[in-house]
Amino acid sequence: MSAELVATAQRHLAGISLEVVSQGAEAIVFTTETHPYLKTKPALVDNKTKFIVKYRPPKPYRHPRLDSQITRSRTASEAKLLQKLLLLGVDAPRLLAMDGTNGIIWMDFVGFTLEDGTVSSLKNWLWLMERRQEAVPEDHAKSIALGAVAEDIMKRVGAMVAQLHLEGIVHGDLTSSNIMLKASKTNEVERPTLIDFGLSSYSGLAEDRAVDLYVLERALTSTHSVYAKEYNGFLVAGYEAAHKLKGKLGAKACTETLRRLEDVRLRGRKRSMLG
Ligand SMILES: Nc1ncnc2c1ncn2[C@@H]1O[C@H](COP(=O)(O)OP(=O)(O)OP(=O)(O)O)[C@@H](O)[C@H]1O
Repeated sequence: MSAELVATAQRHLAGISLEVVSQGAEAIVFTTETHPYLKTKPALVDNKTKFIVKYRPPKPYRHPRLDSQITRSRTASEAKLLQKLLLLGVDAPRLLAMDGTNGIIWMDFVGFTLEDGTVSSLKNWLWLMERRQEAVPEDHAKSIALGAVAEDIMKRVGAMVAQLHLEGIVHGDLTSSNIMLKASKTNEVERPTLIDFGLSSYSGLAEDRAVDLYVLERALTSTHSVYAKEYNGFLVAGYEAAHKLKGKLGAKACTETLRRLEDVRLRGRKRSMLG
């Protein structure tokens, strides 16, 4: 973690207490209890007010003028997309504020703390479910119940991705870490929510939609190898069901995407065989 980059972010956000959540290739993500402009504290997560600040630091290897243009444009495009998703009713964090010049976006914190202390990404939640499942091998009824919960969530994830695709948007980095689960008031998992739209774009191409699905499929295979086949099956089932609700056009788009997914998988297999 670069202390210097954190200090730069802190300079842009003077007087605001920031806690680092992650440092990725593109951005440093912080949580804060301070809302960018409201005096009241409305967004409660785990009984605490929490917001996300995503900061894209300058890249020293780029020409400063070009760098500032790229930062401004990526920040604005992610912010615009969050705003668009809100209007479309796709589950994603609500945009609160944006400072394009300094590469800063504020948004709602989504998710909650799971009982093992991890954040409720789909990845962490599935791991938790798997551990629970493995802890009750002889309890058939319990095992079936856990399986049903995972099936329901994976189908909802499929339906959520379908909703995004039906709006002509591809996520661009669909992994099980970029899907968070929100909790109901009783802390039961209620629904999945997408995050990280830094690589998202508008596309009407079946190829782009198929790559989105393939990236998620691969992420599930590498992080949940034992159950990945089932998860991926539920994912596609949810994806198909959501398309069918949109009539003939939806069904056609879905068939095209899934056909293309077969090609993308084949290309992926060939590539891994060739090393
Ligand atoms: N709105 C949010 N609510 C809760 N947690 C979030 C939110 N946005 C980001 N995070 C957390 O911060 C992490 C990194 O966020 P994000 O993926 O947007 O940044 P990134 O720099 O693009 O990361 P990477 O390069 O690893 O993909 C997420 O995995 C998640 O744990």
